[in-house]
Amino acid sequence: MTDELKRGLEGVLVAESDLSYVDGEVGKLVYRGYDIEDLARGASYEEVLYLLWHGSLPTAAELDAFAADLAAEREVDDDVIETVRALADAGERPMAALRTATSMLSAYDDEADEADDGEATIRQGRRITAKIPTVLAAFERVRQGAEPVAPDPDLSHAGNFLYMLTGTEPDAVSEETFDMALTLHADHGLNASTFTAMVIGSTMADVYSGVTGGIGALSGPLHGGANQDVMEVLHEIDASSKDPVQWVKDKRDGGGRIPGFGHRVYKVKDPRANILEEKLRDLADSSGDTKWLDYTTAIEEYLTDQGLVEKGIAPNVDFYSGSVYDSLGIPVDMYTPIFAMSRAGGWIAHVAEYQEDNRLIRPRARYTGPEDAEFVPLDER
Ligand SMILES: CC(=O)SCCNC(=O)CCNC(=O)[C@H](O)C(C)(C)COP(=O)(O)OP(=O)(O)OC[C@H]1O[C@@H](n2cnc3c(N)ncnc32)[C@H](O)[C@@H]1OP(=O)(O)O
Ligand SMILES: O=C([O-])CC(=O)C(=O)O
Repeated sequence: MTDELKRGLEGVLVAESDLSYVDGEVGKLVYRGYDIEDLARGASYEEVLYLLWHGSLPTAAELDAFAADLAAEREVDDDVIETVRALADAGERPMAALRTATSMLSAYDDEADEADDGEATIRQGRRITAKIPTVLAAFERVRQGAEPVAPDPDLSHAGNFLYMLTGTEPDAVSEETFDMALTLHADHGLNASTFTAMVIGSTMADVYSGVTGGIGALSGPLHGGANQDVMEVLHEIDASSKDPVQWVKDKRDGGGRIPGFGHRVYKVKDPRANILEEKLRDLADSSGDTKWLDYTTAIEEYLTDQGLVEKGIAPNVDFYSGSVYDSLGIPVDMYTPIFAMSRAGGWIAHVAEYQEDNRLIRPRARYTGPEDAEFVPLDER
């Protein structure tokens, strides 16, 4: 047993996985050997889910059957929708509403307390993955004073979500853009939320518990919550009419961190940030609205000049994603829930993979508290 302390578990190997690999030195991400760039440009989110959950890219026939099975699970019980309605009316944050609703979904899955192997986890995971967009879209519709829109099984996972959110079928560019974002966020090794789901899964708890825990972990500003923070910064800059570079200077002078920069594994720019930046550039070119692109690139250029990027604090996936979602008309506080909607696929894949050769995850802390404290009864203290 080693007594070496690894703060934040940095670099600690806890499992073997075939699912995804991150090379933080060169900025490379693969899912089961396939480069993220190829998948983002060439595969749908459904193909990526199949790849993660079943081990290989599907044939056309396999994909049709898989997508149909997934789409068939989109409906959510009325009780859950009513809870979502109550949470929206009470002004709950969307990420917290999603966490509550995901936990509640288990009550309507007869298999939920029987999961004791990877296959059961994937079966339940398929239902969770199919239902999360329905929950999220219903929440947003209620918040807007509109009625939830029922899912359309004939639309893709990405297209159906945008349809349920707006009540209108998305155009091809919006659907393709959103689908690409889902693919980019689907998996990323043992990040904090995936590890959370795995720890829960390692107790052989059901996968609803794991996904609920994953949502909680993802919500924090050091993790998935950063995509919302980046967009809030861009709005703050815009509202103050401040030069974006001045905003960053002030923030750094005050000792603050720049959201969307830095990563535990990447020491260079995140490959997903490159892909999203290029997508944002395309969208800005076609709309003529370059504001967010101008702000983000100005910030990145300034921090590069300041040597931050050279020190390994470079743009991560959250830096450009919000600007892309903005072009789709998605509200800022839905960005992290959308991340969860995609990452759920990865959480489920990792839980299922780990459970195939499960061992309870249980690290330890170095005890630094007092020793031999003399107990004094309550009435004598
Ligand atoms: C999907 C994702 O989860 S991607 C990450 C999303 N999170 C963010 O964008 C939030 C901003 N980024 C951060 O807070 C961090 O970079 C993290 C949490 C992502 C990674 O952190 P860690 O690997 O634990 O690095 P740590 O917190 O130890 O920071 C190392 C050094 O870099 C600095 N640093 C890290 N990120 C930033 C940043 N965004 N802005 C300015 N400085 C930073 C720290 O201040 C620290 O400097 P010091 O050594 O002089 O004290
Ligand atoms: O890997 C990490 O630490 C953070 C993460 O989830 C990602 O970058 O997608």
